[in-house]
Amino acid sequence: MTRIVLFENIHPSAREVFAEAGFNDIVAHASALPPESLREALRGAQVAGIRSRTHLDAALLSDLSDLRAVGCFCIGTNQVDLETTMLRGVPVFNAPFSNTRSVAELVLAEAILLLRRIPEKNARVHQGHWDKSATGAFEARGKTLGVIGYGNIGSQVGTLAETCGMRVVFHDIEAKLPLGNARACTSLEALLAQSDVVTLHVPGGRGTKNIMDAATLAAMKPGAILINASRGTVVDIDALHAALNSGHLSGAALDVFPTEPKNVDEPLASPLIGMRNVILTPHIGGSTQESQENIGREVAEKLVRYLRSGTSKGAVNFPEIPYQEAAGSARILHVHRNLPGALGTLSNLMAEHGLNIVSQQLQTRGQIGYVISDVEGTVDDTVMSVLRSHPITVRCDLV
Ligand SMILES: NC(=O)C1=CN([C@@H]2O[C@H](COP(=O)(O)OP(=O)(O)OC[C@H]3O[C@@H](n4cnc5c(N)ncnc54)[C@H](O)[C@@H]3O)[C@@H](O)[C@H]2O)C=CC1
Ligand SMILES: O=C(O)C(=O)COP(=O)(O)O
Repeated sequence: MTRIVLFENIHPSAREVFAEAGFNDIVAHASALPPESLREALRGAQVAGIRSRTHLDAALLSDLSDLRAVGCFCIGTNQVDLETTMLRGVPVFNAPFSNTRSVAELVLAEAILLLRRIPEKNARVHQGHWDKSATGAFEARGKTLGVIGYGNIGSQVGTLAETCGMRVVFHDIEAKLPLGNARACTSLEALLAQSDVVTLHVPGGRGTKNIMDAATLAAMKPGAILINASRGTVVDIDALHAALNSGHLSGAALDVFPTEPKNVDEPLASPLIGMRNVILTPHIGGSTQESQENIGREVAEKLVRYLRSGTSKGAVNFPEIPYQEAAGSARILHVHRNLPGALGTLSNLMAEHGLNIVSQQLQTRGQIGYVISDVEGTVDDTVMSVLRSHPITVRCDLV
């Protein structure tokens, strides 16, 4: 039996895909779990399905010897120690663009709401004040949107913003094809100096920590707006608080935070709470019915294909081997240390145990190599334990 453990309310479409493929040993948790409960919940699991709040770090992974694959039912994979999973022979899959559009729509909406000071006006009307005024309210048309991180989401935001007549500039650490009339900026400073609205769409991690700090916030245009729906670590919240308090920035929208509450009853702790020109949302940029259903299906399908055929296409941390029809009587998935002669060693071991290799695919990435071998012959426990215990082997499975 293959045990699949899902966390964080993953859409039922995932369970449907698993069940259709004959995987019925599924345990689903509605939320993320604290470290000790998480370790307990994953004991004996072959597959872990998580979203952005479940952290799989090296210490936890070292206790999960049965784990064969991880599914991140989201875009970001910074919550998983990708190096450790790779070195343990565990591929990690995600859904790289199933919620892209959902985030982009929210960001554009927030840009327009903040340009019109709607959060503040909405609160005033609820409090009984009919404060009809055009002061500080602007059209999006003709304003400049600065996109930091022009990947799938950033470029989609730019495309949508152009339909409202915004001028789009972007900054990325890689050369990117500008879509529509968007223009690349030579530096982050050049982007900040000209943008009325700045929106962040970079991955989490060390390379993007505090991109927006006191200095870069000060480099933004007076009265500009900041939107962050990427990762909470990208913005220095105290510095943002100061920039809003001083009136240097006119508004902000944050969907992600350096520390996010673990559940519905835990309040967010942030100095931004109560600020009338700040929109705070509970990390729901990618949370729409459409995106969650698509993500559930997409990631579950990748996991099923891997469990069934060994194909690792789409894995973010692993040598990628595309799908190939099975050719022999059995298929062996072998992850090994990427050393000269490893393929020869593996093939010799198989031949010594009477296995005839019908087809073989090898791919390497960094320190590991991955071989899918279709063989004729009987692959019994003895052969498997020889393959598993050989010094070059990282992990070996029969599918
Ligand atoms: N709020 C939410 O619910 C959601 C948040 N996200 C976050 O959005 C992030 C972006 O998603 P995608 O656009 O799909 O990723 P992507 O990988 O397509 O794009 C990220 C872009 O950022 C660029 N980049 C990396 N470091 C940079 C730096 N220091 N400065 C400038 N550019 C840099 C990359 O070159 C790449 O073009 C995800 O990694 C995830 O953290 C994603 C989905 C939902
Ligand atoms: O897709 C992502 O990276 C997100 O941040 C969305 O995360 P979630 O699935 O809502 O926990």
